[in-house]
Amino acid sequence: MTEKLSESGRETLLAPLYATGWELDAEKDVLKKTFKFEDFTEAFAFMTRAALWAEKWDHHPDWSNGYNKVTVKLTTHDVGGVTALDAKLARKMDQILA
Ligand SMILES: C[C@H](O)[C@H](O)[C@H]1CNC2=NC(N)=NC(=O)C2=N1
Repeated sequence: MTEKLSESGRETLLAPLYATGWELDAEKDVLKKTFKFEDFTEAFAFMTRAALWAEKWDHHPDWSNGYNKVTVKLTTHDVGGVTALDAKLARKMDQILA
């Protein structure tokens, strides 16, 4: 069963994400990042690639797209907070752009 990250788990798994622009909404326990692209098609292509990983891992973002921006929020609804699954999907989203 996936569990909310412990303090040490957060230091290990979330610190690298903060370095790439992810932020933690501590009150809601949600990871958030806004990605900016050249245009809408680039933004949508990113969402398409990320969606395939989300479906493969059965772990899905709460996200919105406005023209060339994609705002992503990651949390694990089943446990009401950030888990290793959220960190994994966040890393993958960053990797898609690398
Ligand atoms: C039934 C299905 O496996 C669950 O609802 C999965 C789907 N995707 C999910 N995504 C996220 N972000 N959190 C969840 O708890 C979650 N649960």
